[in-house]
Amino acid sequence: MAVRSVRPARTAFLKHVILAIRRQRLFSPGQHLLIAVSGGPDSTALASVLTRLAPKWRLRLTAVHVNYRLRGAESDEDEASVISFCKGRKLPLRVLRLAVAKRSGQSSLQALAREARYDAMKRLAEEIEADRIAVGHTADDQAETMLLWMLRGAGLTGLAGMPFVRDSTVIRPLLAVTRKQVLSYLKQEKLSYREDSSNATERYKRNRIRHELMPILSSLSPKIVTHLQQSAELLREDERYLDQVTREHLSALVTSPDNGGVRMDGRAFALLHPALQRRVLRMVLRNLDDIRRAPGARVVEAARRFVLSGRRPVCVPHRNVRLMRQGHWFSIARGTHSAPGMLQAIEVPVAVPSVVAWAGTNTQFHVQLLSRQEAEPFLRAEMANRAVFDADLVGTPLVLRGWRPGDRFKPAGMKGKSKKLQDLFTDVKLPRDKRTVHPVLAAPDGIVWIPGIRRDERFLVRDRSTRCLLVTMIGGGNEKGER
Ligand SMILES: Nc1ncnc2c1ncn2[C@@H]1O[C@H](COP(=O)(O)OP(=O)(O)OP(=O)(O)O)[C@@H](O)[C@H]1O
Repeated sequence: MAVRSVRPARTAFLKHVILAIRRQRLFSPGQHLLIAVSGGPDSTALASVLTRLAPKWRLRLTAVHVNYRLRGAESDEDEASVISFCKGRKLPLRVLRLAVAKRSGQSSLQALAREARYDAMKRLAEEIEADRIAVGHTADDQAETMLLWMLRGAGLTGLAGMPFVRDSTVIRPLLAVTRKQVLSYLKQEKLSYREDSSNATERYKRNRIRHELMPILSSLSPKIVTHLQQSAELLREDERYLDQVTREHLSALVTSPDNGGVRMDGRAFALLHPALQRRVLRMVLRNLDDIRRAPGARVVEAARRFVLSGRRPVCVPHRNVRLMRQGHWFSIARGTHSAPGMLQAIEVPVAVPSVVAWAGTNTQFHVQLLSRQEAEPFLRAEMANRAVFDADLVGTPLVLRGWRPGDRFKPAGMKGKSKKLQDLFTDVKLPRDKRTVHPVLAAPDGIVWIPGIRRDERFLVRDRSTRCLLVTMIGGGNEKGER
């Protein structure tokens, strides 16, 4: 019996990935890549491949893992497995803890989690000056995504699937290889990975497509995954062209920006082909959306019907968009602002450098454990958005949370007993609506820091401190400086 070496298969896999990187110009030698590692097979293979390419391409790599703690201990095991994978490869890792809570009227928890993840990863990339964020989607993910969209009745935009590059930042180097190829690469490399046991509706549908529909389609067309990926590429080309045409029409229709939205001539709009009318509206609605999620076909159709025939203002069920008519003019703007999925108490990991996002004030907290010597420069130049504490006095769990009635605090540099947080907020004139979303860093023995406002006396670094916790707030907060 012929013995087949594993090397040709591995080489073929790497060749496919490198070809996609070159053809699609995913990154260039010398760039800094942030690799999103969930611990699953795809991103584990991605991290492994990029680590292999790094020396020759002179790449700088940083891994990022997001832990939402949506699956309890299992989420922590995923985090531990990514930490150990990165340690073994000397790959610098940032762990992000994100908490997402669904509110009525919002999209699914999975969709919120994904949005929060991309948002946090983009901010991290900016902070560490990474040129690209690499994610592990494969050709199978592409095929499943297209079929999911097809089931929802999507048009061309949905069927064009996921691009190799999104918003010139997110890259998908594995999009041209199949899951089978990824699994055989992992086997050859003896790399272990984590299986996601989540059974949420979206994942459930995807799993049924993966395990029931795809085998049927493969029996009819063995290369269905590749065919779908190739169709997606062709459709995306069409999509790019139509986008350009739509943008040209849009700029001719829109007269003046109106309250963050647009004002359009309804008579000129009515003369467009219905296909173009839908595209114009989709583009406007998408641009109004912070997350730039494509509105569904029903939403676009409701908006189109209003513009062509409606009288009264309507609220479109897409991120609270409001349509108003004045004569033959109509305006599309955001309705009342809805807060993002609010974060409740989030545990802050202290063992590894980590980032925790606080949606309330659109802020991120970077946490790092330092020796006394390493902390010295930060102690000498303390700033409102940065604080250093004695890590042993702080202890664990360290939590980021909102203000709670009854919270007390002992402000550094202020004589006397502890103070009610409520009174401190009044002293520093923090408006009432801001108090509910302002973050509070709390240890088991009390509040450590009210970022941008005051540090607590009890947790500050002393002469005998050896381990220090450096916490830096990025974005939002109080620009004026600590009082
Ligand atoms: N918790 C996470 N932390 C960091 N990156 C993530 C996380 N979840 C997903 N990603 C990134 O997004 C990509 C797609 O996510 P999705 O949940 O669809 O994963 P998947 O196809 O099951 O991939 P994987 O096998 O890597 O989990 C992943 O390959 C990974 O790069």
